[in-house]
Amino acid sequence: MEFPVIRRERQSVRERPSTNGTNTPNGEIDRRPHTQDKDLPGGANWVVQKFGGTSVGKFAVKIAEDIVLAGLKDQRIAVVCSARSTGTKAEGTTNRLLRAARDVLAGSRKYVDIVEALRVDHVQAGRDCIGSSPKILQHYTESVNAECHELLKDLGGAHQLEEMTSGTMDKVMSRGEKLSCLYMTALLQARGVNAAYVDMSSVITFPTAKGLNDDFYRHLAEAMTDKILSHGPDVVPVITGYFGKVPGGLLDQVGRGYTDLCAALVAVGLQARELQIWKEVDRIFTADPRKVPTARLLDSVTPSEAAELTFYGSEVIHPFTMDQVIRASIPIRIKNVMNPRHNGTTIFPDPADEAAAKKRSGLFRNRSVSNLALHAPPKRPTAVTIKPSITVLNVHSKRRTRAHGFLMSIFSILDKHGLSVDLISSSEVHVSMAIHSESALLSGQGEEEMKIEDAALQGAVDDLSRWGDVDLVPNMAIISLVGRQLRSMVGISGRFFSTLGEHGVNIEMISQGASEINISCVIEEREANRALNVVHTNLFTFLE
Ligand SMILES: Nc1ncnc2c1ncn2[C@@H]1O[C@H](COP(=O)(O)OP(=O)(O)O)[C@@H](O)[C@H]1O
Ligand SMILES: N[C@@H](CC(=O)OP(=O)(O)O)C(=O)O
Repeated sequence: MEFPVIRRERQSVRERPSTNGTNTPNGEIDRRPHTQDKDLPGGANWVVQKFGGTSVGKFAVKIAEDIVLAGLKDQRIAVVCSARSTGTKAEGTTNRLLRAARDVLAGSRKYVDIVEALRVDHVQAGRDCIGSSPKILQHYTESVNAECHELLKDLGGAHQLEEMTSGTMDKVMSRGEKLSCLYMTALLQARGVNAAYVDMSSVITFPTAKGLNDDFYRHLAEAMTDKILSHGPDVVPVITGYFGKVPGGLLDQVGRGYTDLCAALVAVGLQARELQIWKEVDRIFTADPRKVPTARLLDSVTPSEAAELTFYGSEVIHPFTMDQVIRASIPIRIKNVMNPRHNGTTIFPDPADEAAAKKRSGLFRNRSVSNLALHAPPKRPTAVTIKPSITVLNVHSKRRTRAHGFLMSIFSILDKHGLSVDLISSSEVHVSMAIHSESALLSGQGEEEMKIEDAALQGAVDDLSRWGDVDLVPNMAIISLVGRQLRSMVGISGRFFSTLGEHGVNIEMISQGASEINISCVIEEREANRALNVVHTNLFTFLE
């Protein structure tokens, strides 16, 4: 991939040494000495490495030895960690903490067992990997015990008050990243690295009245940088990906995967050479490699493709991350902890997209000229993805023509109950909306026995019933075709839908055209994996 020259006063991305100082973006080994730029924070050439929860949970020693320690030869490294997951993310520390908080709300004391299990798990992980350094291990174990003690106190307090504010929820969640970073710090120290634990949970001390706007992010990046640099010139900071008292709550305002955003802000603040997001998979694929054995690796994707993929079920990177880093011209690289020497997938804007954006001067767009002419001949979609756990909510208006304000009322009702819509499709008197939820919204099997379990959904259904007949279709999934070239692939929608139809996959609703780079539809969840493979086989391979 050709990278544009990104900053006059600094090296172009192409010229910069890459991951661990071993490979350049072109693949050749780069052993040039690295210049120290005195104007950069810390006077050094920083790379920010963010490690996902499953990576820290399963490959901590590899991260410490083969990635951080090995990489320190050529560059300064700032490590950002998410909470550990030793199996899947669904069973990981963050999910267990959120379950503990929900148990408190339900009046149960199961949270005590959850905290104890987390404590034992982290202490044992330390014994397994830090055992040869008794002093470091002892300090680590004491810190884990202290964190878990505080966690129990917070949960116990909420249990007594029978209240769980978004602030307490965030605080509970923050323990996951704290435990993970204490572990990673100890692991690095035991291998001779001058690592320092950097807790970002109280980094927000500046006024935040205006919410999560550019000013807020700028202040936050500066505050994070100050905190990191206060640990001294030669340390390897190990930074909690949790970053504190965001107005409105981190979970509500930023959502899961917030550690990517933390890493992005650290990269912006330190003016890093590169932001690396390390995962358990070999880069980004054309489809989830766990579900589609023939999925192929992608060398690069654009920020919008990465955002669409993440939103629609393929966890690539938190969508808020890109804006910050791309604006600062810092390249993002998705890398695999099991294959550190590989270049990974880069996330960088497509120069053709940028040129097209520049050409569009105003409100109007003539698609056939601006897009078709500017783009290379049609090629292939970039990836296909599935978002499970979808319920479709249908509202059929009682009136024969759409009353003024029909859609507005529907959206205000959803807003009142805190429900957000992933896909929408509407006709004159009918609206279908796809709603995603990690926890079950409905229970029961047959149409007769089913009932709503979620208070927000129940409230919304009651209010919406005033506008018309409401029905719910559970156990659905969204399948999305994503790609920057979709807009110039004449007939691609037809092929997508007919491929599904020819293989007997029933389509419940369709959304096309809202985003130029995404075509989505809702199908039954039990068909999701088959549909994914069918679409991948028919729309990706025959286009070779
Ligand atoms: N198109 C895709 N490319 C790569 N991974 C994908 C894709 N779609 C879904 N995935 C899944 O996303 C997950 C991301 O990697 P993982 O290391 O588990 O995340 P984290 O870093 O958050 O712990 C993997 O489980 C992988 O199977
Ligand atoms: N631990 C948090 C934040 C995060 O970023 O996770 P991960 O990097 O493992 O996707 C979560 O589970 O959402």
